Amino acid sequence: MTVTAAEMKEIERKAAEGGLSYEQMMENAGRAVADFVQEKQPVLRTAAIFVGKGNNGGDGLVAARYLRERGVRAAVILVEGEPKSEQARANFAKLDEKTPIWPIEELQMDQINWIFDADAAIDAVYGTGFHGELSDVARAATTMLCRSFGMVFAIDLPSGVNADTGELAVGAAMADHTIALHAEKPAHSLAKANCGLTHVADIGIK
Ligand SMILES: NC(=O)C1=CN([C@@H]2O[C@H](COP(=O)(O)OP(=O)(O)OC[C@H]3O[C@@H](n4cnc5c(N)ncnc54)[C@H](OP(=O)(O)O)[C@@H]3O)[C@@H](O)[C@H]2O)[C@@H](O)CC1
Ligand SMILES: [K+]
Repeated sequence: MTVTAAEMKEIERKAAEGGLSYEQMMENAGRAVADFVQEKQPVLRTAAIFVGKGNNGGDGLVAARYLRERGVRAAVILVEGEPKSEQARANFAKLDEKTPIWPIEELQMDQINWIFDADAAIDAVYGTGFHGELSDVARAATTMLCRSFGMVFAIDLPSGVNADTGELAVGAAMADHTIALHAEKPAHSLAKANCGLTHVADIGIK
C-alpha cells in the first residue's frame, strides 16, 4: 500500500478520532526508529540526530530519548531552532538534561568531527511536510548527513524529497535506510537512490 502525504494526514486524523492520540503515534514512530537503528547497528555507541521544526523533528526527538535511555550517546542538532509543532515541543521537553543540544549554526569543530564520526546519523529534518527548496541551514544538515562516516537513516523520507512526486530539492539528503512510517509514500519508489533501503514501521495505526 502506498499513500500520499494528504492521505497519510487523513489516516492519522481517523486514527486519532479512533482513540490513538497524535502523541502516541509520535511515540511509536520514534521508538520504531530507535529499534530499527539499533537492529541495523548492533554496536551503536553514538548517534547524531538532525532535528527540524515540525513533527518529523518530533519523531527524531523521541528516537533520541529512547536511544539515550538505552545507553547510546545521542546528540540533537537543531536545524531550525527549537521545535515549533506542539507534539515536537512536548518531546523536546522530555529529553534528559544531559542530552547535547547543538544549534547547527553554532557547531564547533570538535562537535562537527563528533557528528561525522557518529555510528549513526539520523535525518529528522523534514518528512511529508516538505515542499520547495532547502534553506541554507537545511542544506548544511543534508550535506553533513551525506558526509557522515556512520550509517545514515532517514525518518519517513530523506529531507528535500517531495513525498508525492519524488522530486528532489537541490542538496536532498541521501540515506542508507529510510524508515517509512505506517506506509510507503510514492517517493519511496520514485526517489529510491535517495531513500536507500526502505523499511515500513508500524506506528500503531490499525
Ligand atoms: N501528524 C502527526 O502527529 C504525526 C506525524 N508524523 C511525522 O510528521 C511528519 C510530518 O510532519 P509535519 O507535517 O509537521 O511536517 P515536516 O515534514 O516535519 O516539516 C516541518 C514543516 O516544515 C515546513 N516546510 C516545508 N518545506 C519547507 C522548506 N522548503 N523550507 C522551510 N520549511 C519548510 C512545513 O511547514 P509549511 O511551510 O508548509 O507551513 C512543515 O510543516 C511525518 O513525515 C512524520 O515523520 C509521525 O510522528 C506520526 C504522527
Ligand atoms: K527526514
